[in-house]
Amino acid sequence: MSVIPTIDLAADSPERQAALIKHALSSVGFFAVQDAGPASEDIATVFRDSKTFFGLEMHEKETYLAGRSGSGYTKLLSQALGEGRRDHKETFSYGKYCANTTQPMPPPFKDSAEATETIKRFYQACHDVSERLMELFALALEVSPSDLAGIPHLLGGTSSELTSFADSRGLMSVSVCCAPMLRCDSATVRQLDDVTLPKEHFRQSHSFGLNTAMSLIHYPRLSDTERAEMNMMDIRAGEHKDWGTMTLLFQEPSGAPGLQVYLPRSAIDVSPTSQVPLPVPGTSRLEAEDTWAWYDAPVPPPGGFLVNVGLAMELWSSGAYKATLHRVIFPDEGALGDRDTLAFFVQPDDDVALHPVLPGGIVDTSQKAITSGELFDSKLQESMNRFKKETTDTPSIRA
Ligand SMILES: O=C(O)CCC(=O)C(=O)O
Ligand SMILES: [Fe+2]
Repeated sequence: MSVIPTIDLAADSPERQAALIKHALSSVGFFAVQDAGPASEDIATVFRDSKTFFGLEMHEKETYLAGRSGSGYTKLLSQALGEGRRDHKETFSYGKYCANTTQPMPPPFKDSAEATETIKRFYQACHDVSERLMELFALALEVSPSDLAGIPHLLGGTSSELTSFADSRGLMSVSVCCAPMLRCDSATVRQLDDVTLPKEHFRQSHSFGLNTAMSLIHYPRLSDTERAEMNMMDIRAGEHKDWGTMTLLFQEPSGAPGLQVYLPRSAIDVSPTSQVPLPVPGTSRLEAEDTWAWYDAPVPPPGGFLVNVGLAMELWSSGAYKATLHRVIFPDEGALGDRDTLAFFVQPDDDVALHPVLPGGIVDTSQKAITSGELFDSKLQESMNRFKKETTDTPSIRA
């Protein structure tokens, strides 16, 4: 069993999806999605085309080098998502990519109408499913945390189990906060239009193709010499939290695994893959008595993908949704294969003030809130400062 639950957007009711999302995001900060988003064939084609791009001669890839914005090609070892080490990966980012983008497209995308159409379709499908998820994020915020206490046991359960769980906790008569979950299968509970937070609340702050960026990521296998010289500091992507609303992450089922999430034992109920002696500073969930450890993230079956929230959403949800630390490690000896991933970084428009939504769906506008653009710039500056400690090259970093 994985620490990361799966949500079936095709089969579960919206209310059950919201309840499961609430549980996932308030505990592990990640969930897997099945049967929604881009078509499996399009995902496979974009992976194939991504490999073709990374297989080009370096001088050709360098034609598309990324500038400060991060859009374009970033070479191996020129990013540092975590502290004190550089990432063994190369990326190509379509920053602000949309149908009207002026960003030069590299081969094979520029050479073939099929490749161009496929990546556009892929982008559009990611955007569409992210809009659907943002509506569920708004709906799910109104599910009261105290009413989720029994959900872990119900993650694989049926709607009737969920309803009897609600019955057993006397939830039929409780406040509007519980309405989305309670509506699962019962006609006797409150209507969803009782909820306070409009479902568009998060979605409407993301203009199509404006701040959201898509990255093709390639983690090459190590040569024998590199392997011999590998040390504890080597990593494919250093530990970090993403910065935006959410990230959709596509992994190849046949590729090398390696994604791990850092969690307290209290958030999950399976054994960790490795123990880490000290909690990582800067996380909001430090609990002295809790044991934190790295856990393997799953690679969903073809067509599936992972979703995790970033710091903007953590702030926006007043901490209800957790931005979880994660990293990509080299897999065990003997399995040092390539890893290719596709990441769709959903980012609110720059001028959006991230006023926290309080429990019950009330937006707290009583204080000045940081804007999405300010948060992004401060994280970018932080990474650039961190990177300068490692190298004098110009970094191009986003998470
Ligand atoms: O490629 C992966 O598996 C994870 C990448 C990631 O977390 C990121 O780029 O923010
Ligand atoms: Fe990440």
